[in-house]
Amino acid sequence: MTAERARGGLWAVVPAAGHGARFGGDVPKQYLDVAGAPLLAHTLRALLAHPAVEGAVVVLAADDAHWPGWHECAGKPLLTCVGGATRADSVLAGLAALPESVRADDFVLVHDAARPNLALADLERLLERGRNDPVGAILATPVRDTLKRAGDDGGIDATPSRERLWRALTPQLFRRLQLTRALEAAQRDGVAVTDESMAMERQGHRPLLVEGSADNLKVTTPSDLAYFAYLRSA
Ligand SMILES: Nc1ccn([C@@H]2O[C@H](COP(=O)(O)OP(=O)(O)OP(=O)(O)O)[C@@H](O)[C@H]2O)c(=O)n1
Ligand SMILES: C[C@](O)(CO)[C@H](O)COP(=O)(O)O
Repeated sequence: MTAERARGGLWAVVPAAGHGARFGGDVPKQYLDVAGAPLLAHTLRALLAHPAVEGAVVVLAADDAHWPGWHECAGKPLLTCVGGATRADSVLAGLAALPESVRADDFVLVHDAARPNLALADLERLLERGRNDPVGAILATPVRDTLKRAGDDGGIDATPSRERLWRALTPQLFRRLQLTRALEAAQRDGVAVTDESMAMERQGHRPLLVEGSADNLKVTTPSDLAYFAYLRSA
């Protein structure tokens, strides 16, 4: 691979086909307004702000009634496709919908629609280190709180060590075909992977952990949305 190709354009897959059961409400959280724009717009702007990111495939629910029909963001193309019942289904659909110009061994970013607060410096760090790794990399942040394992009665069963524990974030950066095969293998095995790295680890890979900001939050509940709105207002 030439140096130019290695540093060439990257595409992203943005899984946005969830229904926000934990968030509640009638409007899927990715379409709720914060600081004058839908959450998904904040996510896409942050992702496409990096000059190396060429475009994104946004994966929508089959019954999505809120997609505004955007064709571009930050002057870069947006494509859409229909996702599936699981995150892995949606990411696989997004990988299949990438332009033909994205080759099998090209790196691809996967970034949650529900993570609107991606910092450019974190994305740059992920690309700089991840594109020099044989497998790829994920943004993550070290666990800084003491962890507790809850018992059925709500009492504390254990205090597991937080030593060397990190919280996985997104974007996650992997090669298109390798990730596709890893996700397909997890599906064949009936394993519900909660992120792309888990599928790659099942194949024996050890993706790089690249530290990112704990403020790269995933909007899961209304309090997360309120926190993001505060961050945008600060
Ligand atoms: N079948 C699915 C499930 C989730 N997602 C996406 O994966 C990201 C992270 O998932 P999560 O925060 O769990 O979103 P939801 O699945 O919508 O939330 P919930 O689990 O509360 O229903 C979100 O951008 C969501 O839209 C997806 O594209 N397809
Ligand atoms: C991919 C992810 O954001 C990494 O932490 C997380 O696993 C998504 O989990 P969810 O339950 O689908 O929100």
